[in-house]
Amino acid sequence: MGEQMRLVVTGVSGRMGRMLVETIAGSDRAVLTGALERSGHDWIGRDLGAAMGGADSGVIVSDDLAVFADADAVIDFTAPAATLRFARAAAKARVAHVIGTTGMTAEEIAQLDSPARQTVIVRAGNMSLGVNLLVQLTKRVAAALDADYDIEIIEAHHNQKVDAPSGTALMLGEAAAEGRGVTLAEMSDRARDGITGAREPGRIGFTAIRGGDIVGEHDVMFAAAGERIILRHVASDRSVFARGALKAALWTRGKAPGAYDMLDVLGLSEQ
Ligand SMILES: NC(=O)C1=CN([C@@H]2O[C@H](COP(=O)(O)OP(=O)(O)OC[C@H]3O[C@@H](n4cnc5c(N)ncnc54)[C@H](OP(=O)(O)O)[C@@H]3O)[C@@H](O)[C@H]2O)C=CC1
Ligand SMILES: O=C(O)C1=N[C@H](C(=O)O)C[C@H](O)C1
Repeated sequence: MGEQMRLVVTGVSGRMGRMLVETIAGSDRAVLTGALERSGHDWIGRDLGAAMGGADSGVIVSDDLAVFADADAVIDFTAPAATLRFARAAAKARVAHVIGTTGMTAEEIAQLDSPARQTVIVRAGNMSLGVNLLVQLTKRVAAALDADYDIEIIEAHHNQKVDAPSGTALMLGEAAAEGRGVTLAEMSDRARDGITGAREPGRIGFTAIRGGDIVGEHDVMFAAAGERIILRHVASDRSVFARGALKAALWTRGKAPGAYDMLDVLGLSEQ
């Protein structure tokens, strides 16, 4: 076994933050060396293990990005503004940055170009193996079918999710658009209300359901006269995202600076 990868987790008290801490604790290939939370959070200054309701872990929760200096990679599932700040700091410290945060605008994503020239950035709206396979399947099916097949993407998430459509739905929409040889920005249909008129041919529609504790469900529907094809992914446990993020962090070792995604990590880019 090689040297353990030294990892920092941001937003450590969040749903994904906690899941990442547990996933890293279960790995013999990585060790948690830093845990970040927002300034003023009541976990700051406390031992992470105790704050999570267990035994002391030796890692103190901090709001100081100086912890990056002692790490190999940062795993970040927080919010767009925070992620941009972490990206600048990770680039300065030359540590890899694994980004799961969704809801970033095109302008915010473009702000990652400069940090990606200095360090490795892996960003994906969904880190699970299943969804990344679904992305490739969606591209293939969209390429095989003509525009008589209306493409609709339906996603469902828990009632605390703040962004819509989900990052995954947008990944699937991009894949469908690519397969069909169009651009999502021109063809997406994201809001229907009132007298909308008949569906415009060629559009890629999005529907977002929010309720209860749904972890994450995505359907890509290809609907034509007389038949429908539905590709579906259901995440029933957040550990699938955390395992993917850890895989991505381990993968960054020795890679040249640049912007990568989970298809690169999983070796699915050329399929
Ligand atoms: N790519 C993927 O595979 C997945 C992506 N996600 C995405 O990850 C993100 C987080 O999801 P989830 O864990 O459910 O959300 P939570 O709200 O549970 O957690 C977010 C964490 O980030 C912290 N945070 C927010 N803003 C800042 C800031 N400015 N500085 C420091 N910390 C900050 C929050 O702190 P506070 O509570 O104080 O605001 C909180 O601890 C979302 O964008 C979600 O869509 C989620 C699952 C999978
Ligand atoms: O916020 C979530 O929970 C999730 N967010 C990601 C997204 O926006 O697609 C991934 C997953 O579906 C869970």
